[in-house]
Amino acid sequence: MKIVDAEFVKSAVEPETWPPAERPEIAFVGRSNVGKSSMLNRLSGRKALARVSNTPGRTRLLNFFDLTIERGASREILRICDLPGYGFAKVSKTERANWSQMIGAYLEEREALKAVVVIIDVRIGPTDDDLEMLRWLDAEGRRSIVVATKLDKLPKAKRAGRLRQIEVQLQMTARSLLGFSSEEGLGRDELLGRILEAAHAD
Ligand SMILES: Nc1nc2c(ncn2[C@@H]2O[C@H](COP(=O)(O)OP(=O)(O)OP(=O)(O)O)[C@@H](O)[C@H]2O)c(=O)[nH]1
Ligand SMILES: [Mg+2]
Repeated sequence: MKIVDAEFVKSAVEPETWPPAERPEIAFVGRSNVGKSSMLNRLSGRKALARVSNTPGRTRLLNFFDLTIERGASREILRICDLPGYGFAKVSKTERANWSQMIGAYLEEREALKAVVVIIDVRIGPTDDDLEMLRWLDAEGRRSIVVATKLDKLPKAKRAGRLRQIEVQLQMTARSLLGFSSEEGLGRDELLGRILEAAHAD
């Protein structure tokens, strides 16, 4: 299983400007700075793919990417939506409200959306915003894939225990929480597997 092509599709806000819902889509959400773009880059094997979304002015938008995945003799294209990060303290109330409206509309309405990858920092654990997002996704009937990233920042001996601790906080089973590191590439194949599984579920 490998990603043979990765490309930026477009940035958008208003539903009328979203790209057509023509293929299974997976969204990435999480706190600002948690490592969403880095995860997308690591997943795609393209160091600067998501840098597009880091240029000023684009960070408040929905950023769409297409990944071409090869499995044996077959190829398929998945669309990823990198959402702007939440919980950024310096953001004004108005900006926060705009964010909620944009993200809410996308997560509620997007027909092609198959799953939401909720990214948390393994050192910090789930924040109130993360918990609120997870509860909201559940209530909306959206499938979530929870990933704890920056695993490389913990000593190897502490990683498994810390992941289990977070699972308990999230009331999840062992299979549910994925450990990840964009720095070391840990968890990449598992995450890709989960994303593909979700893309084909109904
Ligand atoms: N050590 C380590 N650093 C990471 C990892 N993932 C991201 N970082 C660092 O964390 C910082 C933020 O990463 P981004 O990928 O830009 O985070 P983001 O969630 O896309 O941020 P916003 O777009 O602002 O919401 C950068 O300095 C990254 O190098 C990781 O797995 N390990
Ligand atoms: Mg980003």
